Amino acid sequence: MQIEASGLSVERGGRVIFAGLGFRLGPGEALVVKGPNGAGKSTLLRALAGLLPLAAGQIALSPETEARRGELCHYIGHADALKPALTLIENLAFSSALLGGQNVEHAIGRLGLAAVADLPAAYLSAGQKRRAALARLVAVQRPLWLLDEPLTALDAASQESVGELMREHLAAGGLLVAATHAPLPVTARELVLGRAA
Ligand SMILES: Nc1ncnc2c1ncn2[C@@H]1O[C@H](COP(=O)(O)OP(=O)(O)OP(=O)(O)O)[C@@H](O)[C@H]1O
Repeated sequence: MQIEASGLSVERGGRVIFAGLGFRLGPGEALVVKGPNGAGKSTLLRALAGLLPLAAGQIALSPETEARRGELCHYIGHADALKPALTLIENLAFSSALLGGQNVEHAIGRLGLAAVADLPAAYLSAGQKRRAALARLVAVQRPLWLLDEPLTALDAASQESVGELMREHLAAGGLLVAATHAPLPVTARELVLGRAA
């Protein structure tokens, strides 16, 4: 799959957050979105996921498919999207069923969460919650990963595990766009957004 974005402009609260932005990613390619707080990194990811409307520009996926963009991507934002009263495995089983995946136990294992799978999500540490959110990447196969600060709260070993997942995804022809202030453990092109007004 390939994604091409051109002339992207997004407005929020009546303000232009960015304009004239574009990039192209082919199979196995990654893009790191950088820039200061408020520059529009999360806004760009949400627009790519189809969660924010474009004021101008186009986002094209090829080859063309019947599937909508939201069905081809994983968007993992700042919030970990876990129900606190459900156990980790219940949370993942729910999101996996919703998104059409099946590999819940495998995903929990890959993210090193087996020991806490039966704990309510409310009891998980910040890094465990982040890993639980990222486990969806494994539970449900999707070609385009849109990740907002994926390494936040992760210790060195977990960062390495997530780096390995990213490299496997790219080696399999997947695409990755990540907003991050920290170095990403994969080879990636850079898109630097300007200073916030
Ligand atoms: N719901 C909203 N309504 C209006 N403006 C918003 C809204 N959400 C964000 N913004 C504004 O959009 C701009 C870009 O925010 P965004 O969250 O995309 O920045 P960012 O580059 O991801 O920042 P950070 O590095 O702090 O995560 C900011 O000026 C912010 O105040």
